[in-house]
Amino acid sequence: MNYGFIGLGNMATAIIKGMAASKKFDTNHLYGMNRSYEKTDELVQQYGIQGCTTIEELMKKVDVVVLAVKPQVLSSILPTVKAFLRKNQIVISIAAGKSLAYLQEQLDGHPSIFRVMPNINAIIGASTSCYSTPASTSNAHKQLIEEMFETIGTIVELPENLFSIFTTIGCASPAFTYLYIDSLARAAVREGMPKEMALEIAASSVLGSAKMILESKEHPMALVDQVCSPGGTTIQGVTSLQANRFEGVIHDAVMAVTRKDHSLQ
Ligand SMILES: NC(=O)C1=CN([C@@H]2O[C@H](COP(=O)(O)OP(=O)(O)OC[C@H]3O[C@@H](n4cnc5c(N)ncnc54)[C@H](O)[C@@H]3O)[C@@H](O)[C@H]2O)C=CC1
Ligand SMILES: O=C(O)[C@@H]1CCC=N1
Repeated sequence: MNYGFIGLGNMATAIIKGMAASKKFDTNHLYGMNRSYEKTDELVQQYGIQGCTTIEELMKKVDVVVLAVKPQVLSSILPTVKAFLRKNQIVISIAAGKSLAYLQEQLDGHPSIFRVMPNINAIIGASTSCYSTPASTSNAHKQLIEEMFETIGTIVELPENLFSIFTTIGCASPAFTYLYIDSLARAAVREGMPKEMALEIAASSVLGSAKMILESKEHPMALVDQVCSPGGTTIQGVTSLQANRFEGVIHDAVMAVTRKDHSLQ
């Protein structure tokens, strides 16, 4: 089975890295093409993938094609993808916002079109990904998607109506979390701690807190109460965050991302 990537930016590079590192995929069977050949050449040199210079060349060689260009670019490549699409080829789009219905319409109702939404933590094999398929999809196709994307982290199947909010809380949210960690560290710098040390402490504490939520099964607010000693220090910070609309600010950000995602359809 040959796998091809159109658009070799951050995400395709992360997926190729994960597939290349796993024992399940042979890089002789991974193909890539990018608008500028430099990026293709980097991946040829680094992972031993097969470089293509045109969509036509790639489409003729692969069984699975991953559309990994920006959503705004997708409509300009789909006519060429359609022109060379064979009946048994599998199309996977990772573009934000572009629905299965849109992709099916652009590709003349091609039967095997799927959406996957990974996140940037794929680069270190820690993506939280989801996928969505048309109702009639076979288990073999689902297994193929899961095997590909398990090489970069975890993946769950979701109904497509939850794709947009998944994109926000699963795939845009790493940017929020990086911002939060940097804010904690920057506050420590104000108190005299070196930035590098502060980042390591803040990131490690966020990692531990995330594990606590996943493993303890406690309600997050019960955990908040466990940190806040009566008359203690933490409650001062928690009430300060609440007075500054912490939850409201997060909701506003989530809604802003989700609105933009809807506008891409
Ligand atoms: N960056 C992220 O955290 C995530 C991105 N996505 C989705 O993944 C897709 C790719 O995103 P990134 O990798 O971040 O973008 P990127 O900008 O890093 O990569 C896109 C690549 O496509 C290439 N390209 C542009 N026009 C082309 C054309 N006509 N033919 C061939 N290649 C072309 C660009 O040169 C670039 O290398 C987007 O649709 C995005 O919505 C999904 C989940 C997370
Ligand atoms: O910002 C974006 O459009 C992409 C989609 C999810 C994460 N990054």
